[in-house]
Amino acid sequence: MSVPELIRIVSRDSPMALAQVERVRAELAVLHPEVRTEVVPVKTTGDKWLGDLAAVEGKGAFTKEVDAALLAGEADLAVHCVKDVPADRPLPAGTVFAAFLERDDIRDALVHPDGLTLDELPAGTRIGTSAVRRIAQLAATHPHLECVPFRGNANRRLAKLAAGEADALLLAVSGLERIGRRDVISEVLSPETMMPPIGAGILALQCREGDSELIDAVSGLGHPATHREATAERMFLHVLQGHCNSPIAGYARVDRSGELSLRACVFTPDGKTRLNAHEWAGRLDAATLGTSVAVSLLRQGAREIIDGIPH
Ligand SMILES: NCc1[nH]cc(CCC(=O)O)c1CC(=O)O
Repeated sequence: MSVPELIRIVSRDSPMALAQVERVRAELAVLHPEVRTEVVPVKTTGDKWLGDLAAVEGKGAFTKEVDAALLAGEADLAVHCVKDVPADRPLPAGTVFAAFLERDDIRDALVHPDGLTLDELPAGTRIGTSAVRRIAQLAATHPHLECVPFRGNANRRLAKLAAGEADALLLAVSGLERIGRRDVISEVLSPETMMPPIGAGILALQCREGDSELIDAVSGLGHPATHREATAERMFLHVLQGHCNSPIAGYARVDRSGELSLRACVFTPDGKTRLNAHEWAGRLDAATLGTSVAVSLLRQGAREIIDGIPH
C-alpha cells in the first residue's frame, strides 16, 4: 500500500483543537512512521463571534472554515469534534469521514474554584454556560442555580471564571483532559445527572472523497465500536432535525458483549418536559437504531417541542 508523503492537517486553532491534532499526529506516527505531517490552523466563525451562535451560523460555526480549507486543497485532513459537526444535513459535498478515533470520556464536569459539588452549590450560584442542553437539565434538577451566558474556548472560559464572571462552569471532561486541565474539575457528573451531547468525546477525521490513498492511510486510526456509536448518534440527530436552540442529549454505548444501545432525550428549554427513549440495536445496524430512537421521540411529541423553540 502506498501512503502519502505529506499529510496537511487542518483544524481550529484553539488549544483544545491543537491538542486533538497532536493526538492524530502521534497515532499516525505509530501507524505510518514515514509520513510527514503539517498543521494548518484556522479560526472559525464560532471562535471569532462570542455572542449568541444562533445570530451567526448556528450550526457549522466551528467547522465551516475548516471544511473550506479541505475543499480548497489547502489541507488534506480535517480533525473535528463530532459534537461540533452538524448532523441535520449531509457532510459538505465532496468530503467524507475516514475514521472515528477511540472515544474519550463522554461526561460533563463541574468546575468550582472551591471544589464544591453540584448538590452543594448555594442558591443563586452563577453557572457559566450558553449550552441549551446544559441549561435545560440544570433548570430541571437544580432550579435554584442561575445560568449566565458563557462562550469562548475552554481556556478562555477558565480565565473568565478566574476573573469572577461566573461562580462555576460546566465543561466536558474530555476537553479539559485535552488541554491538560483535569485538575480544575470539582465533580464529574454522571450521564444520568447531565446527559451528554450527541458525539461527545469523539474525534472524526474528514478528507476529500476521492483521496483514496489518504483514506486508506488514516482509516487504520478508526475504532470500530466508536464508529458504531457515532453512526447511531448522528443518524438519531439527522432524523430528529433539531436546530441550534433545541436541547437534545444522548449517547450510544457498545457494551462488553458487543451489544449497541442508544438512549436519548429531548427537553423543553425550561427542563420541565423531558422525553426519553432507550433502545437496543439487537439485529438492527447502528443507523437503523438511531432512526428508531428518533422516531420513538417524535411519537412522544419531539417535533412540537423542537419547533416551538425560537431559533
Ligand atoms: N463546543 C466546544 C466543544 N466541542 C467539543 C467539546 C468537548 C470535547 C468533545 O466532546 O469532543 C467542547 C467543549 C465543551 O463542551 O466543554
